[in-house]
Amino acid sequence: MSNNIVWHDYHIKKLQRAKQKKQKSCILWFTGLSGSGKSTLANALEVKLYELNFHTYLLDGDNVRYGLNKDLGFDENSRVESIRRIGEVSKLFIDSGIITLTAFISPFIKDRQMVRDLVEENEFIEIFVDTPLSICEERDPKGLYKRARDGEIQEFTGISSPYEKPDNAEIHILNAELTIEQNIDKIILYLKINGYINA
Ligand SMILES: Nc1ncnc2c1ncn2[C@@H]1O[C@H](COP(=O)(O)OS(=O)(=O)O)[C@@H](OP(=O)(O)O)[C@H]1O
Ligand SMILES: Nc1ncnc2c1ncn2[C@@H]1O[C@H](COP(=O)(O)OP(=O)(O)O)[C@@H](O)[C@H]1O
Repeated sequence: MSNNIVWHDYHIKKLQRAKQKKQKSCILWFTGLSGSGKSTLANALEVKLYELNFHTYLLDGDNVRYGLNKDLGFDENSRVESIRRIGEVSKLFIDSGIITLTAFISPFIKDRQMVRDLVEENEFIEIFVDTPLSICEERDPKGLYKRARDGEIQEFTGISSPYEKPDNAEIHILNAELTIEQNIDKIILYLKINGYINA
């Protein structure tokens, strides 16, 4: 890294930006298998927060791979680089005072920990969308599990590439057992109890 780079402090700080929006900025980091329900939950939560007048932005795996991450595949190095970029982008959103939602498989514990370490304590809220592989495979909305089983897609998470479950996620969602509405209520309650949004 170059030594000729000097950090400039901004006059307006993160806390001022967040206070103006009447919220505490954070990353709501959804992690789970393909088809576990990350995008559905993150979208439904963003709608709810929008209706409550909070300021949010959603970064979703598939969509980010159309732009920022269009040069990356699904080999281990690419997945690590993808999460590094998302972590840095999320940190910028936190600095802007926004409640950021991310929906990436993010299969590796050390990469999720890397993002946690990138931001301040209490700014990283890990949400484990815990849906058994058998149910994800049954849902298979994009037909990807079938293609992975048929050997058409290599290194598919859960089939031919690992998914490392979180040990201590702040929020544990049993998405095969509860409805989307019940799960959203659980996350909203967490945000209220912990002072991210007004009760
Ligand atoms: N090999 C392989 N493994 C897993 N997923 C694959 C693969 N190839 C394509 N897809 C599609 O890409 C979506 C996951 O992208 P992510 O950026 O979230 O994955 S990761 O965090 O880099 O593991 C994932 O979307 P979701 O189903 O929404 O999770 C898949 O639709
Ligand atoms: N709580 C739930 N109950 C029933 N079906 C769900 C639930 N959550 C998500 N789904 C369904 O599961 C499928 C996969 O959800 P999706 O959000 O695309 O997962 P991911 O983003 O993790 O790949 C979708 O068809 C969605 O409608």
